[in-house]
Parts: sequence; C-alpha cells; structure tokens
Amino acid sequence: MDLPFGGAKGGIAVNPKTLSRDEKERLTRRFTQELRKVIGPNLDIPAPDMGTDPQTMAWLMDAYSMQEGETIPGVVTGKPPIIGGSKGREDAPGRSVAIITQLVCEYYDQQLSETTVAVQGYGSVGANAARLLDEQGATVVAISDVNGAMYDPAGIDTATVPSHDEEPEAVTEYADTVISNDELLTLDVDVLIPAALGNVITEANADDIAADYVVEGANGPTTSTADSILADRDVMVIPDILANAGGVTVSYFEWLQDINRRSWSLERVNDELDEEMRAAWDAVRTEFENRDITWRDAAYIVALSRIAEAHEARGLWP
Ligand SMILES: NC(=O)C1=CN([C@@H]2O[C@H](COP(=O)(O)OP(=O)(O)OC[C@H]3O[C@@H](n4cnc5c(N)ncnc54)[C@H](OP(=O)(O)O)[C@@H]3O)[C@@H](O)[C@H]2O)C=CC1
Ligand SMILES: O=C(O)CCC(=O)C(=O)O
Repeated sequence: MDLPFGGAKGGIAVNPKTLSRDEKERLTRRFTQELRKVIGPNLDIPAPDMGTDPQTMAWLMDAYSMQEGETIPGVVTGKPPIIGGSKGREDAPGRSVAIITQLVCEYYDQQLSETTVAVQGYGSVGANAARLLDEQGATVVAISDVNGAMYDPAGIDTATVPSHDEEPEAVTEYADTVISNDELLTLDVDVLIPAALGNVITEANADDIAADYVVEGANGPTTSTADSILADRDVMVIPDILANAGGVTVSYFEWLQDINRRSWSLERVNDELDEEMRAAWDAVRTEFENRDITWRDAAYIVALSRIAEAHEARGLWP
C-alpha cells in the first residue's frame, strides 16, 4: 500500500521501507480520514495538495510522532510555525513565483510597472504571487478561484480580495466583472501565472494563449503538447520546477530548523529564499543562453547535470 505522502503542502522524510505493513496501513487510514475531512472529494483531483494547509501537516506530524513515542518535527514540513513550522513557508511558493516573474521581466526589458498579469488560483501560490507583484508595481488584471475569475483591466487591489486561506471560494463575490477560468487563461496580458490545477494549458487552448510569458505557479499546468505549441509560438514558459520552487526550498529550511531545534526569523527565511531563487535563475539562464533552448529544457539540464555529476563523483557513471 502506498502512503499518501509527498506533494502535500510540505514534504515528508519518512522512508516507507522502514515501516511495517501494519504501521503503513494504520497511518494511511488515519491520514486519509483527516485529509478527507478537509478536502473531501478533492482528494482525487490532479493537484491533491490544493486545499490542504499547515494544520493538515500538523496532523501528519502528530500521526507519525505517535508511532515513535516522541514528537519528530522534521518528519514533515509546511507545519504551523508554533509547532516547528518555518516562518514564511506559507508565502514561499508565491514569493518565488514573484521573484522569478520579476527576473523574467528584467531579462526581457519589460518594466514591471508596465506589465499586466493574470493569475489562476488565489491560494498559497496564486494570492501570494499576485499580491507581491501588485506591491512591486505590476497591474494584476485577473485572479480566480474555483468559481471563476475577477477581471478588471484597470488593475485589482489584490490586498482587498481574500485568499483561499482567508475565505475560500470568495474571489468572484468581490468582483464587478466575472469571467471563466478558461477565459482568464487566454487574456491578452504580458504574464500568465497558472497557480491552481495541473494540465490547464493543453493542445485545445495553447494556440489561444495570448500572454508573452507563462510563469508556472501550479505543478504541471502545461501539457507537453501545449508546451511544444507555445515554444513554436515563441511564448516563453518558465517551468514550475524553477518558478514555484520557493515552497520546497523553505521546506528544506524548515527541516534544517527542525533537526537543529532552531527557529529562523522571517527576514532570514526570505533573504535566504531570495538568494537561492536568484542562484537557480542564474544557473538556468546560463543554459538557456548557451544552448538556445526553452526555459524548461534549460531547467531540466541544470537538474539532470547535477545528478549526473553526483553519479560521476561516486564513480557510478559508466
Ligand atoms: N503550496 C505549495 O507549497 C506549493 C503548491 N504548488 C502547486 O500550486 C498549485 C496551487 O496550490 P496552493 O496554492 O498550495 O493551493 P491552495 O489550496 O492554497 O489554493 C488553491 C487555489 O486554487 C483554486 N482552485 C481550486 N480549484 C480550481 C479550479 N478548478 N480552477 C481554478 N481555480 C481553482 C482555489 O479556489 P477556492 O478558494 O475556491 O477553493 C484556491 O484559490 C497546485 O498545483 C500545487 O501543486 C506548487 C509548489 C508549492
Ligand atoms: O514542501 C515540499 O516539499 C513540497 C512543496 C510542494 O507542494 C510542491 O513543490 O509541489
């Protein structure tokens, strides 16, 4: 039986191989019950981490710790800061999306103050990205939740619209003009940030994407066929593994804090995240420029080269 670990709003460091079959079954039942209480049928949707929150991660820590007889905070990340979570973890993926969007704009000589942005999903990733970009001077013209999108070509004051965490399914209630989530994806904006479900940019709508830049906030929002269509159309797609990596990066910071029994300040978390994101951007940009490939291929080359080097260092490479 597979444990429903990983990919939630934090990572988990349990090695299922070290658990007995009975322990696995017990943990799986407990986790699934608790998760279903929160996200109900959504447990079966393609992005199962949507709708979970730091409390969910606290349950995971407690369920595991009960088996161990002591609290093991480092076993799972994305927890509330008061019980071993990291400050800044909730905002981190949206913050990294905003940092990367800023770097993309700088790279293509696109002034942020003259940049329009549409964001699908208004949760941990979408709302934080939208609000940071809004604060930095971009014009956020569309945001959405499961019910549809708020659209205002003059710009939305993102701070006044509650995020999923603050009030789920509220975006359209605050809107004068509502459009569909599908329409949001094809708006004529500079930057499109899909930050909800996977597989929303497909063969069926890739030709209609009017944005110049797609910065992937969600995991896997673009199918591979759509990716090729966008590449042929010179739409720059900045891949999820770079853009939303703030989440997993601050999860790593959280694990470091937990195993060292330390708590970092928010300023330190955000400074170190900024540094990591800029270093990742530089590494990907170098491959992009040297090889004349897509941003996604450049990110894969950076990642796979590191794995290959690690194999080589161990003498494992044929
Ligand atoms: N949180 C994290 O650490 C990370 C998350 N991701 C990925 O980012 C994406 C979003 O996750 P996250 O922000 O954490 O999730 P949240 O649960 O915090 O927010 C999800 C948002 O998407 C909206 N939504 C739900 N269903 C749909 C739909 N069918 N169409 C449009 N919008 C919808 C929700 O609306 P409503 O309020 O109405 O429910 C909510 O605004 C996922 O793909 C996730 O895998 C990637 C990296 C890290
Ligand atoms: O924190 C993590 O390890 C996972 C974060 C996350 O949800 C993701 O990157 O998709």
